[in-house]
Amino acid sequence: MSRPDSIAPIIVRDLSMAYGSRLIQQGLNFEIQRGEIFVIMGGSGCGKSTLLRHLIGLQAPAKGQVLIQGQDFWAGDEASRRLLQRRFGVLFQSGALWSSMTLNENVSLIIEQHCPELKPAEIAELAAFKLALVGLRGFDDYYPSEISGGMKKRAGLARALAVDPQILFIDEPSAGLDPISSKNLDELILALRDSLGATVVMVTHELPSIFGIADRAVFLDAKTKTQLALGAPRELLAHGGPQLREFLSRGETEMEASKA
Ligand SMILES: Nc1ncnc2c1ncn2[C@@H]1O[C@H](COP(=O)(O)OP(=O)(O)OP(=O)(O)O)[C@@H](O)[C@H]1O
Repeated sequence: MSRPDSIAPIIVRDLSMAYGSRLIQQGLNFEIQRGEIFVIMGGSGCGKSTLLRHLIGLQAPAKGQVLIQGQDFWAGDEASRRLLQRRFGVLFQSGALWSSMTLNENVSLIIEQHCPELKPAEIAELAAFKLALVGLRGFDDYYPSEISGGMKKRAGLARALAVDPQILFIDEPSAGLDPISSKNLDELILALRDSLGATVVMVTHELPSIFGIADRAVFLDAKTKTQLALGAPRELLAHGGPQLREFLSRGETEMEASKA
């Protein structure tokens, strides 16, 4: 038997996704390796968010499997699914912060749920540490309404990191951010991956993020309803088919992407 740490943290095997009788994608096959930054990309409506929902066990496959560290979400009961979900952190597009709580309380709430044995002072200290990790040292007592969009994303990231996840899922990190905040967030995600050794799975269509920090990416196509390519973004740009090249060389980032 292979050792647990030799198994890819995420394996997608012959996955079909559907809403009722409406097929969204089929025949998806890929593995995400430990410590890699993996991007799910593709045009609007191709099924990126739907795939993310499958990877975090919120939606059951119409066919095929999603294995997290070798375990199938849907082979067990609700309780075993929840245990699996504890191994990862999720940053949704909205950041999902509670507006009536300070940043420290927002992070503390998650730590408290996962580690009920800790004392309140220990929880608050740990929450302050997580905020410092994302560059928000000293902002513990601020409310979400008092900070910028970029800082909200960072606080959301601190929440996702609250439970020392082995895998971090991030949905459209750049949504609603200006290019500089977006670049800073990308750099933070890269630094966190390097320091924590976590595996990062990101949904994004932002070329600077894709070329700046992704090790590999999967490209979903809405028309054929399947993955058209899998690989390092630069390789895909150089050797992918016309749809892929068109997607990866949009707008003003075209020059930047191919030259960097
Ligand atoms: N709950 C739902 N019920 C039925 N159809 C849905 C549901 N959610 C999404 N869809 C449809 O599934 C398809 C894929 O949606 P999804 O949100 O996964 O795409 P996406 O690639 O993330 O899109 P975008 O880039 O625009 O966010 C779309 O056609 C969408 O209309």
